[in-house]
Amino acid sequence: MATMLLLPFRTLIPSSSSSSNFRPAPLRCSNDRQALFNRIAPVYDNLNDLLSLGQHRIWKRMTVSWAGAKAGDHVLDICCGSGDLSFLLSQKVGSDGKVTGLDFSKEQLLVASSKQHSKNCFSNIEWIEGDALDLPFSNGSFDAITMGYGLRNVVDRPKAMQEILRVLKAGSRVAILDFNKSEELLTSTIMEWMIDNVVVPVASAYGLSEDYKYLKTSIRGFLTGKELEKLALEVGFSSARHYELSGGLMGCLVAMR
Ligand SMILES: C/C(=C\Cc1cc(O)c2ccccc2c1O)CCC[C@H](C)CCC[C@H](C)CCCC(C)C
Ligand SMILES: C[S@@+](CC[C@H](N)C(=O)[O-])C[C@H]1O[C@@H](n2cnc3c(N)ncnc32)[C@H](O)[C@@H]1O
Repeated sequence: MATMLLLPFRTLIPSSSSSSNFRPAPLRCSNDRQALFNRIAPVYDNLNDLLSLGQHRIWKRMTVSWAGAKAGDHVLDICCGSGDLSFLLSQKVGSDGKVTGLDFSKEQLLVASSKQHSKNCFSNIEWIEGDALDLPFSNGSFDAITMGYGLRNVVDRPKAMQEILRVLKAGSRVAILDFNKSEELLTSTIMEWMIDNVVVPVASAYGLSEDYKYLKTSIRGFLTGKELEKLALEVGFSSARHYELSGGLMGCLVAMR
């Protein structure tokens, strides 16, 4: 008899038969990205700390502040990965609040869940295996939303923004942290040099050079800050501002419903 694997998270990815309007994302891209983040999950946190000299934790704290989460809120961390932003949100909303961390990578969610139990706190976090492009939540469910290094990685960015708008309460904010596709040639040159000459060589020590090479192509294919603001307003957000961080290497889009 097959043993049931009890996973520490709920799986809410609709099967194609479960909803008539479920349009599977381009399988090739979506599955490739899911596989990439499953593959890098064991070293993801450590490489982020090493390669950003711990700076990513500052960028994430700023993101949570911009999202405006407060005590007692019900908040969502989309593309939560190993849970960094979810843990910061958990501290913000406290024991009366609730954090939902959603990701489509089982391996990333297993890391997040194991971190939660090792810290024996953060009991107000629920992990859900789901798709950012088809969020399994009702309209107007959340008081604040974060999305860290996720928008660049989804295969349909307007759809992701539409879903965020749908599940966000009126007057509430989303804070979307990611690499900045800089319009300054010097900044983009420095970024690409760092990826080629530091990030990828370090990742190659773990057999993950191809996975980290994806960073450069994905940043080149991302939207600039101005384009992100335009997308948010086109989707229906009432306001949108993109803030550059660390000399323009990173950026955070803050939009209000
Ligand atoms: C937390 C960070 C990146 C998360 C991340 C996002 C992705 O889309 C990936 C895709 C594929 C593989 C890995 C990732 C991934 O880790 C940002 C910090 C970690 C970066 C890997 C390091 C980037 C270094 C910058 C180019 C320069 C940093 C300068 C700093 C001020 C020292
Ligand atoms: C770079 S990681 C970011 C993790 C975390 N937010 C952080 O800040 O470190 C990107 C995450 O997005 C997830 N992801 C990408 N596309 C997704 C989608 N369509 N639905 C859900 N998760 C997705 C990946 O599985 C991965 O865990």
